[in-house]
Parts: sequence; C-alpha cells; structure tokens
Amino acid sequence: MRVVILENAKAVANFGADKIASLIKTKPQCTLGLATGSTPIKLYQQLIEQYKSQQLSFSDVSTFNLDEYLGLDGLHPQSYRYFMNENLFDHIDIDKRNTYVPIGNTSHPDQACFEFEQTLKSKGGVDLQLLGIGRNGHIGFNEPSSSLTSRTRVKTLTEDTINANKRFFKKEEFQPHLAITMGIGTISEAREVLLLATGYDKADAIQNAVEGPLAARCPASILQLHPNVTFVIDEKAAQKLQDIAFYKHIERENMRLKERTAR
Ligand SMILES: N[C@@H]1[C@@H](O)[C@H](O)[C@@H](COP(=O)(O)O)O[C@@H]1O
Repeated sequence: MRVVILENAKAVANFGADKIASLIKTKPQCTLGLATGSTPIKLYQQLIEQYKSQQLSFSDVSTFNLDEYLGLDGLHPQSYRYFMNENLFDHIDIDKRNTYVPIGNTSHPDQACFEFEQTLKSKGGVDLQLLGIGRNGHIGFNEPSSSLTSRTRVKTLTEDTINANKRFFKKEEFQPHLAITMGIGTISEAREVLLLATGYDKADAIQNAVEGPLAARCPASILQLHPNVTFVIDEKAAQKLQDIAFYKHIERENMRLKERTAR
C-alpha cells in the first residue's frame, strides 16, 4: 500500500493523470476502471489536454465505470453516463462502444449487473481502477455494511450519500436512492488501484481506509489487502492520518532510490 500526500487537489490530479497516461503509452489497449464525482474531474481535464496536444490517444482503450443511478437513462444530466460523456468521452478519441457504464434505465437490473460482469471478464479485467471515496468510506456505491467480496449489483444509498450528492440535482428533481455498482470483490480484482481524495471532508474516510481495521463499516479498507494500491491525497484529506511523517519519508526514500538506480 502506497500513500502519496501532495500539496493540493491540482497535484493529486496531475499525479493520477500521469499514471493513466503512462499506462496508455505502454499498453494502448488497456482497460481503465473509471469513477465519477467531483474528485476526478481535474484529472479528466488533464487527460483531455494531453489528447488535444497529441501526446495521448484513447483509440484502443476500453473503460468500465464503477456505478450508475438506477432509474436514470444515459441522457439524464445527472446520470453517470452523461457525466462521463461530458467530462471525458466527448473530448477524446475513444470509441464509445468500448465505454461501459452500468445501464441505469433497465427493468432487469440483476440481468444488467450480470452482463456487466460478463463483459468485464471478456475484456480481461481492469488494468487500472480509479476510485474516489465517499465521506463514509464508500467506494463506487458500496455503502458501509456492503459485503467485502460483493459483485456488481443494486445497492441502497445511505442518507449521507444522498445528501452529499444533492448538490448535483435541482430542488424538485427526482434523486434516485438506488444504484448499480461494481462490487467490492469486482473492484479488488483490478490489477492496480488508484484512490484519489482531496479536502477536509474526506479526512475521516481516509484515516479509516488506510489505518483503520479491515471492516465492512469502511468499504475502502478492503484496499489494505490489495497488492498494488496507491492512495493519492492532498494535505487536507491526510490530516487525520497518524503516520503522515512515515508515509512522506517512504516517498522521499523511494525517490532517492529511483535517482540512484537511474544513474
Ligand atoms: N458513487 C460516487 C463515488 O464513486 C465517488 O467516489 C463519491 C465521492 O464523490 P466526490 O468526488 O464528489 O466527493 O461520490 C459518489 O458517491
């Protein structure tokens, strides 16, 4: 488990974008696991800039998104399909047929979840999974008490999550209380995981995820078992970690080692 603490949200976005860009350069046909929410927006902007300046092509990349609101179709401005089109897909050269977001407007959600898992499997799984984190420690829409080995399925959202996401909906607008989400077991199978968090709001969740016990109360704590996970967080989100000095020390040591081996 690697904990990278950076100065601010911009540095977090740069770090994440560089990771994704270097994966695409070494493996143009890679499969990315993508997230929504406000946290990855700056990272997506960086990727768009790299595409526009011809440093990066997404033409052979496939993507799988973590989650979608149940009951919203992809044309609904608050749907996660719409979010992905607006914030990334419409601005790069990705083939949209290779972009998979769980289908929210289905009358057969269990079947949709099963097919999502099957498609992910047929594509060989996720190379790099990008994650945000909810204030209560959720990843995707796996709320506290989710099974730590769960697969893609329908989940009920907590009041805290509904309130946190209210800002995206208009006052009288229907806000779904259910969502389809990749399971925690599904997420854990990604070959590499990058979790981004910024701001004081996320400090408790980060402390529980990184230093708390492995527990369904904090779904992100499952990442402690992952062999290739990096938490990329800003100083504000890091403020409740007990071992900040040690995490920073490790990063400095790693940097020195890199410089020495590069000589
Ligand atoms: N389902 C999404 C999560 O994938 C995301 O990580 C979380 C945090 O969002 P934000 O980045 O806006 O804080 O919000 C939603 O609940």
